[in-house]
Amino acid sequence: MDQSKEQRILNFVLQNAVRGDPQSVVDTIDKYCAQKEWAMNVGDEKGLILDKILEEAKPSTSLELGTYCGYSAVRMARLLKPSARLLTIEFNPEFAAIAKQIIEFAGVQEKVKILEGPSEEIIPQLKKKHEVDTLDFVFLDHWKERYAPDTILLQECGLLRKGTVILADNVVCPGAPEFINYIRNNSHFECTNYPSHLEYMKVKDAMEKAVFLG
Ligand SMILES: CCNc1ncnc2c1ncn2[C@@H]1O[C@H](/C=C/CNC(=O)c2cc(-c3ccc(F)cc3)cc(O)c2O)[C@@H](O)[C@H]1O
Ligand SMILES: [Mg+2]
Repeated sequence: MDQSKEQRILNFVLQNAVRGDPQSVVDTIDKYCAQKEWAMNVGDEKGLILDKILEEAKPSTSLELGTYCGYSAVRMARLLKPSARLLTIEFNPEFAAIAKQIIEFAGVQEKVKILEGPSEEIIPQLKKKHEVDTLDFVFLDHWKERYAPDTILLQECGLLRKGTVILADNVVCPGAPEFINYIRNNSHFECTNYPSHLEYMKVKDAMEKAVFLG
């Protein structure tokens, strides 16, 4: 059977990146997706915004919704302190398997745990099954119409604390209008917009940061 685009990305990483070097894995995926096949990684330009906001937050416990190939998981894990943890949720088993191999090749598997399944099922399990108290940082990059319902679910499950930073990708392209409408009109969140461009393209995009005020 023909290889998937995600398998081609994995093979390119295995053949061109440096094992144990997360920066080389990030750069290699960016090179492949910029020059050979576009893919929906947060990318290098928005990735620098993610890096800065993550470094400011210095999170101990982070959550990502939508692992895909693991690009942003590797990108975030490379900046986390040794004791910090990233939980990343992915419901497509093929993508989860690719991401697992990319995360292991990068050498960040001690900091990253892939939780396979739909976010709406896994989020309610985070406290009891995955020993989470509250989340310090959340990166939203899954189905865009799920950003708002999953943010509400995180609150309902008592997973947000005063100062939790939520960062959402793609609030311009493809867009997440329900999320933007919800979060900007909610007095429990302080929002900041970061204009940028769609990964590997000249198309306008943006990220939105929402700090939970408790
Ligand atoms: C059902 C909700 N729960 C989920 N739980 C767990 N994993 C989920 C979930 N949804 C989706 N996923 C996974 O997240 C990933 C989905 C991401 C969706 N992202 C996009 O659609 C996206 C799309 C674009 C884009 C932009 C312009 C275009 F012309 C075409 C595409 C750019 C991006 O940066 C994107 O993030 C997949 O790996 C999917 O299997
Ligand atoms: Mg995205």
